[in-house]
Amino acid sequence: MQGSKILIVDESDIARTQLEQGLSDAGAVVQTAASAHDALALLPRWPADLVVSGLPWEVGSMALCAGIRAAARPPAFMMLSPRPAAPVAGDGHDGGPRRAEGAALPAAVVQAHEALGLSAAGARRSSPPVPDVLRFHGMLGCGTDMRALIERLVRAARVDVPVLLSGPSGTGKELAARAIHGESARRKGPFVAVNCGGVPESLWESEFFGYTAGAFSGANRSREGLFAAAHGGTLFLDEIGEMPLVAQAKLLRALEGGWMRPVGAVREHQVDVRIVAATHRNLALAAARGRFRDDLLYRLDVLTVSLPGLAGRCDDITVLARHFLRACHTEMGSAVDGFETEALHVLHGYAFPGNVRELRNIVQSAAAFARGPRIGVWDLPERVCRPDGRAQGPVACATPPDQAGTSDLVTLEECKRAYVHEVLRRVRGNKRAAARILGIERRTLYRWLTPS
Ligand SMILES: Nc1ncnc2c1ncn2[C@@H]1O[C@H](COP(=O)(O)OP(=O)(O)OP(=O)(O)O)[C@@H](O)[C@H]1O
Repeated sequence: MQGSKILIVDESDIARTQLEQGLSDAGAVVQTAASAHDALALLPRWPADLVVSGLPWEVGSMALCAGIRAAARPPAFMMLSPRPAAPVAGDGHDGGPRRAEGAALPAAVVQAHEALGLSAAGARRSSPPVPDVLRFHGMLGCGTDMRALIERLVRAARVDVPVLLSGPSGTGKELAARAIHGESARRKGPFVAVNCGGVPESLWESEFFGYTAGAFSGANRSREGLFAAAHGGTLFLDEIGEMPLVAQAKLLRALEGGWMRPVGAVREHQVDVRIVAATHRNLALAAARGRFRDDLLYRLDVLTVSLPGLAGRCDDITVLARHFLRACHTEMGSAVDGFETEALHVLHGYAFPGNVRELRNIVQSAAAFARGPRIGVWDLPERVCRPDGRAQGPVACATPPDQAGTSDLVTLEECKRAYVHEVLRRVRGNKRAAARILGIERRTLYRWLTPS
C-alpha cells in the first residue's frame, strides 16, 4: 500500500472521507472524485495505480470501468459491493455480499489490495521508471553522458600514454583510473594508488623512488618505492595538483623515459609504469599562477577525461541511490528496500557538493535510521531538504552581474516545497501532523507532494 496512488470514486462525502483517511493512514497517496465523469477527467493528469469505486454499476461504475480500460496504462479497478439498504426489522442478512462499513471499509480495501498483489506494482509505478543502467568496472550510470564517459575511458585504456582525470571531489576519478587500468593491456600488472597531497615534501623522494640500505639514518634495509611497486602496471597519482614543486621536477624526470634513482643509489633504474593522474583543480590556472610546472602539465595532459558533478543528473542519482541501498542490504543487513517517490524528488534537487561519495553516505545514513520499509523525505539528512542545499539551476547560473548576491535565492514554489519537506521530516513523515502544522487539509498536502 505504501506509496500506491489510489483514486476513490464515491458520491457519498462520508464514504469518500472514511476511505481517504483510512487508506492515507495505510501509506497510500489518495485522491477522490464524486462521479465517474470527474474521475475520468482526473486520471490523465494523475495516473492512479488503483481506482476504488463505490458507485452503483449501472449508474457510474460501468462508465468508469469502460473509460479506464481505454486508457494507455489502465489502473487496477476495484468495485465496492452496494451499500446496504436501510435495515428492515427481522432482516439479518439478504444473502448477497455484505459491504464493510465505517473503519472496516478501508481495512477491507487494504486487504483486497494486498490479496491482489497490487502493493509491489503500485509502489513500482509510483516511483520513477528505472532507466537502462550502464556498468563499467564498478562504475554505474545511465544515459548519453555515461555512455560517452565509458567510450572515452575505453579509448584512453587502449593507448599507453598518461591520462589526466579531472572533476570535483567524489565524482569517481579513482574508480575511473581503476577502470582504465582494468581495461588496458596492463590489467594483469599492479595498480598502485597514492594521494599526492598526503605525502610530505621531505618524504616524497623515498616514498616514490625508494631507498637503499644506509641511505639515511634509520634506513636499515632497502625499500622499493611506488614507481617500482607499479612496474608493469599503473601508478595512480590522485590529487596531483597538491604535489610540491620540488617533487614535480623529480616526477617529470621519472616520466621522461621511466628513469628514477632510489635515495642513496648510484645508478638510475628504468621502470615501466603508466601514469594516470587526477585532480579537482584547474591545473592550467595553477600553472599560470606558478603553482604547477608547465612542462609537467604538458607531459600529463595527453589524454584528459573529465568527470561531471552529480547535481542535476536525475537518472544517475536514482540509479546510484538504488545501487547504494542494495549495498546496504548486503553490507549492513538493512531491510529498507526502496525510496518514496518524494525522497527521490528531493535528492534530484540537491546540490551534492560531495558528489557520488556524498550520495552514498546519505543513503547509508537514511537506511540506518529509516523507520519504514522505504526511505522517505523525513529520513534524509536535514541539509538535503534545506532550500540552500538545492542545486542551482540554469536560471541561477544565468543571473546577470547586476544581480550578484541573489543567486542563492529560490522561488516561492521551491521555498514552499523545502518547507513542506522540513515539516514532514520533523514529524517523521506523519502526514496528518504535517498538514495540521502547515494549516492545510491533508488532501492539499498530498496534492503538493505529488510530482506534476
Ligand atoms: N559512477 C559511479 N558508480 C558507482 N560508484 C561510484 C561512481 N562514482 C563514484 N562512486 C563511488 O563514490 C565514492 C567516491 O569515488 P572516488 O573515490 O572514485 O571519487 P574521486 O573523484 O576520486 O574523489 P576524490 O577526488 O575525493 O579523491 C566511491 O565510493 C566510489 O565507489
